[in-house]
Amino acid sequence: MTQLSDATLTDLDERVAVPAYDRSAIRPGIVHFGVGAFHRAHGAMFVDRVLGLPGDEHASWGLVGVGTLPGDAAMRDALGAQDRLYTLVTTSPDGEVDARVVGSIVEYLFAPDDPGAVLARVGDPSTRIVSLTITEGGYGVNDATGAFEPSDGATLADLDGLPAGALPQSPLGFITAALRARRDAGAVPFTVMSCDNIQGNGHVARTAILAFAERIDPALAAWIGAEVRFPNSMVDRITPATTDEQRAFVSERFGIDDRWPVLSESFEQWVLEDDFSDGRPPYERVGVQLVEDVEPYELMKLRLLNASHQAMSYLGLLAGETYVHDVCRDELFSRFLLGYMHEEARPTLAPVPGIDIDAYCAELMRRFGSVAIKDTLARQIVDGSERIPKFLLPVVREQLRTGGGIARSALVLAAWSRFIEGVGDDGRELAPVDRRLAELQAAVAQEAERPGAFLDLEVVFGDLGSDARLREAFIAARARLAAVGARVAVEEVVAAG
Ligand SMILES: NC(=O)c1ccc[n+]([C@@H]2O[C@H](COP(=O)([O-])OP(=O)(O)OC[C@H]3O[C@@H](n4cnc5c(N)ncnc54)[C@H](O)[C@@H]3O)[C@@H](O)[C@H]2O)c1
Ligand SMILES: O=P(O)(O)OC[C@@H](O)[C@@H](O)[C@H](O)[C@H](O)CO
Repeated sequence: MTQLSDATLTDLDERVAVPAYDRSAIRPGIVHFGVGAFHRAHGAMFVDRVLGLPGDEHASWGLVGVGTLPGDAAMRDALGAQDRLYTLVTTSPDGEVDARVVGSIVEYLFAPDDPGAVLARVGDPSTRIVSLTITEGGYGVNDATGAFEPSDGATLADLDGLPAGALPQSPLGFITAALRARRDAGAVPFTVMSCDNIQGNGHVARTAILAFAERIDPALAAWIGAEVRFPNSMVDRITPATTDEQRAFVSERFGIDDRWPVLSESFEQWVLEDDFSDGRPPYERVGVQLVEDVEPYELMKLRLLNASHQAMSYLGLLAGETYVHDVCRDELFSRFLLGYMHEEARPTLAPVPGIDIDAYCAELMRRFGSVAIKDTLARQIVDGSERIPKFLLPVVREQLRTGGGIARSALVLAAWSRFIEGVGDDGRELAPVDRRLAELQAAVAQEAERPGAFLDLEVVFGDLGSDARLREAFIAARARLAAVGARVAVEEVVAAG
């Protein structure tokens, strides 16, 4: 067994690819907030490829990871023990396995240890891009209104503390304070590049940063608005959280003692707007698609892939399932999901340059059905109140507008409301995890007296909740779920076509 470190890279099993560049020569150029599973399977992997390109000119694109939440101490400790290296194992739907050690993260800073060091790093002129995977909730932008309404403690503390000279705690705080320092020094600003699953993720990041800056220094907000670029992107690679079983797999199969490997699917996609304030790595040479307008790609992905994850998860969990692949290999659920994709989501999409949507949907079903990924339904629905409005409700809204079908989406919303009640069809206890759980439970508790009351939760549904057609479909779907359970309710919707 080989403990992962710079010194042992040459000792690793020959099936494992290792960085083909001198890591000691790599200088930081990108700061990334939110070094979780996804960034390590996607953004950091693409930078690893850039660093491996021939020529010395790419060596200034090394990554500095930053964690701001208490839970990120575990990533500090894991990466710190192995020279910031980790193993990325990918598996194709056919079971083909590939393993590589990624070396692009050259420094990791845990902000609570030394916020001054994080601010200095983000503010340093060598930082040309600040990228983010801080989850949908990390931006504090209300889905229904588009307004900046942060509720997390660190962002609120920064809004109070920064004008008084306190050091930042939150990503928005660090970025804004570092941009202030850049402006004051007359320096070029960095690009802010969101890689979260949010429609218009660049726009949302811009809204959040501008509104944040406006509250502490309106002139700074104006400067950021004029000078800083916020490219939108569509990112895709299914990456579940690492389990102990996967750690054991990496050590048994490849002989690597890695505290925190990442296992993901082999599929990868990154469509990115070519809009940067201070240069970018040659992403186009390592598999990233650079475009002028990412919107058609992101709508396709969010409404077909992410919304399908929502569609399968509440119904699957009510029906007693645990894994994505089990639901998607079940013929009934598979027909339901393909029905959702083709009949409800697809009519809301514009043509996507270079993509055959039929083939895309078929490939999605193969990806979802991949047993090796062992993705859980539970992962898809953490903070469903953040996901449903971003992934599924835009489809419902558009279908209502055009008179299109909503039967499957309404069943999913009804299943979500039943899931919030916490009891599966077989009587098993279910455990919803949601930052708005109390509000969701209070809304669903009124259903008995006032069917459709769940849809009145404005923070989730906005004005959609008052749509008569949606209310009727939702109430009927909830009644069927209560009467016959998820599986039969799905069967009925599938049979109705
Ligand atoms: N996992 C995937 O399959 C996948 C694929 C595409 C996109 N994404 C995007 O990446 C995001 C992260 O996914 P992941 O799998 O890496 O999750 P993860 O839980 O492994 O990591 C999330 C990271 O974000 C940080 N974070 C969360 N909330 C934050 C906040 N309010 N402020 C600051 N930091 C915060 C956490 O500390 C952690 O470092 C997703 O929410 C999604 O938008 C994930
Ligand atoms: O990551 P989230 O929480 O936005 O959504 C859960 C999944 O749908 C998502 O992680 C997908 O696996 C991912 O978007 C695939 O690229």
